[in-house]
This record gives sequence, C-alpha cells and structure tokens, in this order.
Amino acid sequence: MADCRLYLCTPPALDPAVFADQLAQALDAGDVACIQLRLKDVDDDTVRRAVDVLRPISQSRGVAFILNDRPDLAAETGCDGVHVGQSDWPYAKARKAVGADAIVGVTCHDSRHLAMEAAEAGADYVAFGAFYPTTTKPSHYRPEPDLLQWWSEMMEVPCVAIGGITPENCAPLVKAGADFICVVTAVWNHPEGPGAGVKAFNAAIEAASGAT
Ligand SMILES: Cc1ncc(COP(=O)(O)OP(=O)(O)O)c(N)n1
Ligand SMILES: Cc1ncsc1CCOP(=O)(O)O
Ligand SMILES: [Mg+2]
Repeated sequence: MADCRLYLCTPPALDPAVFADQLAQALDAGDVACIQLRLKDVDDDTVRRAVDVLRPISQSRGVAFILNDRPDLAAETGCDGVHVGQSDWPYAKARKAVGADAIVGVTCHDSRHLAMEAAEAGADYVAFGAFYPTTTKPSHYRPEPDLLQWWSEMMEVPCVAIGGITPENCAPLVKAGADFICVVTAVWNHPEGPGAGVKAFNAAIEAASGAT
C-alpha cells in the first residue's frame, strides 16, 4: 500500500438513503482510509440520522468515520473522530468531548504556525489547503506542495492535503509527502461513479509514490 492514502469528505448536502449506496460503491472500489461526514447548515437531528445510516457502512469496512465541526455529536453518535476548523471548537475542547482514543483533525490552511500549535496540542492530523481552486469551499489560502514536504520532514503527525484535488493533479502533493489526499468533487462527481473515482485516485497515488 502507498504511504499516502485517500480521505473522502461527503458532499455538503445529501440524502442518507440515496448516498448510502454511493458510499458503499466508493468504499468497495479500493483503498479509502476514512470518510468525513461534512454536512453544512443542517440541524442536529439531520446529522444524527445521517451518521446512523452512514457510520455502519464505513466502520463495517474498516474505514474510520469522522464527523465535521461537531465534537459533541461525534461523541454522542459513536463516530471515530472529529474534524475541527479554526472557527470551530478549539482543539482542547474538541479532545475533551471525544476522548483520548478518538481521532481529532485540525484545519491549518497554509500555516506552519497553526499546524505546529495543533500538533503540539495533540492533534492526530493537520490539514492544509486549498491546494487547487475549488467550488466546494472557496478558500483564499493557497499553500504550495513544499509546505507538505517541510511538514513531513519536520514532524511525525500526519498531514492531509485538501482542495480541488483530482487524480490528474494529485502527484505533486503525494510526492511532497501528503499522508492523506482529501477529496469531495473528484470522487462523488466522477463521470463513471464514485467507485471509478476511488480507483482513479488509488492508481494516481500509487504511480506518484513509485515515481522519483
Ligand atoms: C480534512 C479537512 N480539511 C479541512 C477541512 C475544512 O474545515 P473548516 O475550515 O472548518 O471548514 P468546513 O469544512 O467546516 O466548512 C475539512 N472539513 N476537512
Ligand atoms: C472542505 C474544504 N476545505 C478546504 S477545501 C475544501 C473542499 C474540498 O472539496 P473538493 O475536493 O471538491 O475541492
Ligand atoms: Mg469546520
């Protein structure tokens, strides 16, 4: 298995009953390390219902199920962890809510400083992005791949690359040392379906890992 693995984020709005089948297709197509449920602007019960449907599909396949933004709901609903951004719960409060064994990831944009702070506080991964233009979450932060190289040479804590990543443009990020490539659009909107998207990423990661 390549050192770099695929990390999926859900689309920001979904019908769990419909998305369940797409998720199973994606996870059955190849290697996926984890899936983040990222629903924006929905009420708590909508999140709970989505977790109830999607978490077992993920966990039964050995794929970690991470909730975006809400450490309290992550703990309540049996998720494997939570992802928090700089405007969400601070790391320490998130960790307290989910416990020592859960995964806590932190958005660090393009900032070495934020990443060092998160890693020193105990984050399980730091996320950098958006590396490429994206309409999923427009971002004025635009790190260069050398940030990943600097990070992976300096630090043990894994780093995630996110933002506009496709099978065609992921190679520089993989070669620079990204531990995870996090993707929304290029998998769920793949013209041949999410399974084909996962396969295309697995192949691109493998090719970039082997290339010098
Ligand atoms: C893996 C990963 N990286 C970054 C983000 C973005 O988090 P945040 O800045 O809190 O923005 P929202 O996703 O909450 O809109 C993420 N979710 N996952
Ligand atoms: C959540 C998030 N944070 C930074 S970019 C981004 C969206 C990534 O989605 P896509 O893979 O569709 O560009
Ligand atoms: Mg957030």
